[in-house]
Amino acid sequence: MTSTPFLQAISISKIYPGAQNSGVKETDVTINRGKITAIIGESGSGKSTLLKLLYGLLSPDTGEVKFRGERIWGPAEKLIPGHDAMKMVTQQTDDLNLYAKVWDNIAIMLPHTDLKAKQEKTEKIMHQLKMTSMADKQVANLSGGERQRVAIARAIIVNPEILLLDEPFNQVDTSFREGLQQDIRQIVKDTGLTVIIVSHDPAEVLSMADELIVLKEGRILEAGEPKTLYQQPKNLYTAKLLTNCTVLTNGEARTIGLKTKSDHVVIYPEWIETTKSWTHKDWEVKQVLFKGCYEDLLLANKGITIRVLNDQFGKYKEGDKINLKLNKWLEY
Ligand SMILES: Nc1ncnc2c1ncn2[C@@H]1O[C@H](COP(=O)(O)OP(=O)(O)OP(=O)(O)O)[C@@H](O)[C@H]1O
Repeated sequence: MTSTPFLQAISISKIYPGAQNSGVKETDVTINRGKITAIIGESGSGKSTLLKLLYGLLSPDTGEVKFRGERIWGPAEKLIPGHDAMKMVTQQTDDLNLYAKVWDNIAIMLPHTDLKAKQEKTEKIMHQLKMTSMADKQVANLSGGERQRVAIARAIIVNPEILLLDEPFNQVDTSFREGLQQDIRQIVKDTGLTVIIVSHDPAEVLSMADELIVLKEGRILEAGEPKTLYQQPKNLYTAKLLTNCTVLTNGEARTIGLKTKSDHVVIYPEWIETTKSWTHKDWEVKQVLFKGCYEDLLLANKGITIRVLNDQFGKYKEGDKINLKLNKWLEY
């Protein structure tokens, strides 16, 4: 017996009028319950369109979206599109009441019938998202990132089964961002919430998601677990999305001694060993970029530049002649 998929899009497409290469081309998507699925792709690849189709905010030109086997109606068929079990948070936080306190903005999402439950639940969500100190602040006085956190709390407090997030952390600064990602992961673990997130940030999707969907020009190029997609991407496009790697043409790869028949060779910065001690010192250190817990070295040889991750601080300086060994590379 096959079980009904949790959320499923069947042959959905949406081409915006007058813009032939826009939107999403016929696509099937299955979203698993209690998992975080991240939709990634370059700008304009259709990420937001796909999210809106899954949510029911856009009506598909073809196909349908089903939640637990039940059709999600779009705006063409239903006054308030979507499904009650879903909540979406976007970069816009327009629906916040600027003149009310953070607490009230969150508590108002709950019914006014059981005040004790309302109080306890609001406290709990504010605690879970580490927002307790913001409770009495007026939303008008909050930063963009703080408002995004309020919007996320408002969405989660009503216990949706699916939370859809469209670049929800883009205004949250790095230190809070990681904390918020961990908090959401914890909520997913504790409650079985299903999250679908659109993000540009490779570090975010790799650490947060259980499943990645890679979109290119409105179509799914590949999908899978972050670790697999990172280590063995089937496409050059995916590798470039997930890491700041070096991409060499066949000619360039041959110039530095790689015997390959493929059009492209991809080298991740952590797959390269460097040393000053081997006899051939063909590579010149062009730049040393301090990145906090590591350095980025830009090395040049015969007009080819390679990016290398180095955790031996101060070992190399600009102008040094060194050698390198490639431990792994991918061919496309
Ligand atoms: N309302 C619209 N009318 C016409 N074209 C649109 C409309 N909305 C989006 N598009 C086009 O459809 C394509 C996909 O847009 P979408 O916003 O889904 O991409 P995205 O991957 O989310 O992009 P970004 O990362 O830049 O937000 C783009 O080429 C975009 O220009």
